[in-house]
Amino acid sequence: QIELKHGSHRIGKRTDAVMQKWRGYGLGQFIHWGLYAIPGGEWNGKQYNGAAEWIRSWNGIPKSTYDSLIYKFNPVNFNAEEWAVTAKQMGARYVTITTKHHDGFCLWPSKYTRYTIANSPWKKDIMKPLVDAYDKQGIDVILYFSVMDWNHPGWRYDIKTKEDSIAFEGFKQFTRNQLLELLTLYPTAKGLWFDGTWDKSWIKQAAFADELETEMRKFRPGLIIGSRFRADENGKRHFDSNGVLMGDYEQGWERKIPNKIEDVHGNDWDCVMTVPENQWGYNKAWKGHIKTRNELLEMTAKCVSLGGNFVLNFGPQGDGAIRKEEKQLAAQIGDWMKTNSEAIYNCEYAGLEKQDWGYFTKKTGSDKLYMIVFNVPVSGALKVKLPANTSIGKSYLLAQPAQLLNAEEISGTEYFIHLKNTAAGNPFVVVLEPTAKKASGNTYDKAKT
Ligand SMILES: Cc1ccc([C@@H]2N[C@@H](C)[C@@H](O)[C@H]2O)cc1
Repeated sequence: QIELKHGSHRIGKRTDAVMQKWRGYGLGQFIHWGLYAIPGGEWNGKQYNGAAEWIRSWNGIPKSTYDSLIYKFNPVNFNAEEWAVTAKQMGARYVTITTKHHDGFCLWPSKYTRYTIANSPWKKDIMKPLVDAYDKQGIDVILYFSVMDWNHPGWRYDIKTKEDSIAFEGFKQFTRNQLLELLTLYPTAKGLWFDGTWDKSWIKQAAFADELETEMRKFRPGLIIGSRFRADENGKRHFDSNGVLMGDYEQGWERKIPNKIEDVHGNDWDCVMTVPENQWGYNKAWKGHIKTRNELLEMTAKCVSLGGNFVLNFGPQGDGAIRKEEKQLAAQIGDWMKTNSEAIYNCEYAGLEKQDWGYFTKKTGSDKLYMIVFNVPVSGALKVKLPANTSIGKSYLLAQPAQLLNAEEISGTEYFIHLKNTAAGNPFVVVLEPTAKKASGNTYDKAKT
């Protein structure tokens, strides 16, 4: 154990109601929207090869030209209600929205900089209608905030000179002011999702960031902050110098999903995922692999089966409309969730051996098990291994609970669930209601070798 002043301040998961609700969300939506949605990954007919929200870093556009996009931001088709209803139909239970991305453009009328929506043709606050619309749909709001701010004169990638440190002191106060401003203006927000915290300049602010995190938690009791906000005094991020998780959940699963329960180290976590390979902001020309509904459902099931949540990103267009591909995906996912969300919401890691047909989840606070099936075996029989003292009370398709399935006991702990119909065109859910197992007294279970 290394003596730490600015390491993690908690061992183990939070047990309060706000975090317990977060733990059970299952499915969320990410929204990346800002000036970068106007060029949409293209400038003067040339494509930017990186992620569209990073187009300012491309030498294909002068920085000042990008920065003057503020004078073009007038999303006449923006409709907060429509976005929130789309998310509701998808079955999202929380949403993370970019208040300010790396370019420093604020979607709220911050008083600490001129580079905000208030000085765009649109003029009006974007965040308030969004927070209200999602709250109305019963979808909890998390505010994304990039510490790295390319627009602010005090931003530095590292602190090398006296001038740097004076400039960065001003930047730190600006950051604190904006965060307290966001918490004041949008009091129903349940958390802050930090990004842009990997540069040396911020990593060197262990004490400041630790004090700021404490101040924000006091300002908004129950506030949820992930592991990406701050580093400990040794520069350790996400996990402190003793390997203990910083913040309330692991925030490293960006565009990647853990493979086994050991990978999540007993922590809360969520995976944030793009529909194309790597585009968060709107990109006119989606290139490469675009994930399908079934892939995204499998990612959702896999995340929940390993105790996490899956957060799918939407990148609305510069005019404020959500692109048709994302609307279609939201509807397709929502259609499946209508029948099957019981296996996703308020579920957790079931503790059973992974099988090839798909993923187990377990209803939190109950013994009910769900088998989310993506790969029907040619035998039509789904293998299940249960703990020794458990057997299968009954099993049935979630979509047809009256039709019991035959659960054949193979040995003391193994069963085959025999499907009646193996021509499944869609992922489906089998429910297992386990019961305590009477001692079988069968002494020949284990072969003598
Ligand atoms: C290398 C890299 C830096 C920043 C990111 C940002 N994090 C995502 C959540 C998006 O905001 C992306 O711009 C992604 C990759």
